[in-house]
Amino acid sequence: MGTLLEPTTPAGRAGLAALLAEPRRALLAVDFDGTLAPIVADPEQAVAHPGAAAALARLSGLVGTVAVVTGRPALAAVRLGGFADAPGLDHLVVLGHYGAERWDSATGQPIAPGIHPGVAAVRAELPALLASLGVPEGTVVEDKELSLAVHTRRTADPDGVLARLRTPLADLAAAHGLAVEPGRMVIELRPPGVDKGAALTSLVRERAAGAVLYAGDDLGDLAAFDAVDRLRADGLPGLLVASGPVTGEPPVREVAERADLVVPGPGGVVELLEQLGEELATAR
Ligand SMILES: O=P(O)(O)OC[C@H]1O[C@H](O[C@H]2O[C@H](CO)[C@@H](O)[C@H](O)[C@H]2O)[C@H](O)[C@@H](O)[C@@H]1O
Repeated sequence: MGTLLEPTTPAGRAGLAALLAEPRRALLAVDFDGTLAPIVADPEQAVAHPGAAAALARLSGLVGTVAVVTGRPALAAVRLGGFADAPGLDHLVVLGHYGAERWDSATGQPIAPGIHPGVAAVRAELPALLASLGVPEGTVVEDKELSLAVHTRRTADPDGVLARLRTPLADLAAAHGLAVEPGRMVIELRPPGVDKGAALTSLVRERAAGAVLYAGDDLGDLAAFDAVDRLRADGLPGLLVASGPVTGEPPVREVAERADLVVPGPGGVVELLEQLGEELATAR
């Protein structure tokens, strides 16, 4: 593969230039599912691309901050990514549950908020609601303790079932004070008040970052894209990367359209991270 470090927008080029000029002040954040880990039918079977942890480890010795920002519980991403015991990955931050939860490799302990009372109510009511809607085989509820996700990928008509579920799940979430987070063949019901954009901005401020790179693939990443746009408007250079599809599933158009750089799926993201690591190591 040739170089992937070629943003197509002026803002993206400025973001990359700032990152390369002062890597120790840069913050590099990547989403997990669809960005570091290929999309698979069963969420429990998702694993990071084989080169992901090594690429992040190399970068963690070269840039100021390396973070994973995910809708997963932080510990699930750490486990599925193989991040806890990856050689050299000593300074990783994982922001789980769309930023509500934080895990640092320095401590190995997640810091999580209390459980929103609406989650217990939704957990109790969801089976009856799904039964009343006659959802087909393959509709699966993922219980993430702090939130719940209804997946349709394993049904015969994932898009159709998702469309049928949209309003009833939004009503259920609203009835219990939860927010709805739509994604790739999934609708999540989760506590409001935080998103990937707020989480990313707060980490950028905490680390006094001088440049930011964010890579994502799904609707939940758009809040982080918005945050990078706002940071850029305030003078902080940034680079937005979209992980494009590789399985025939159409890309999440809004993400690809807003990115400075589109790469082919997690393989492309890892290749990009490796190329960045190589470039930074050579420039030292
Ligand atoms: O923020 P992310 O790291 O992208 O996590 C978002 C959700 O990803 C997972 O679901 C997605 O990936 C599954 C495994 O490849 C796939 O089967 C599903 O269709 C996708 O929506 C995960 O299961 C959710 O909990 C995450 O919130």
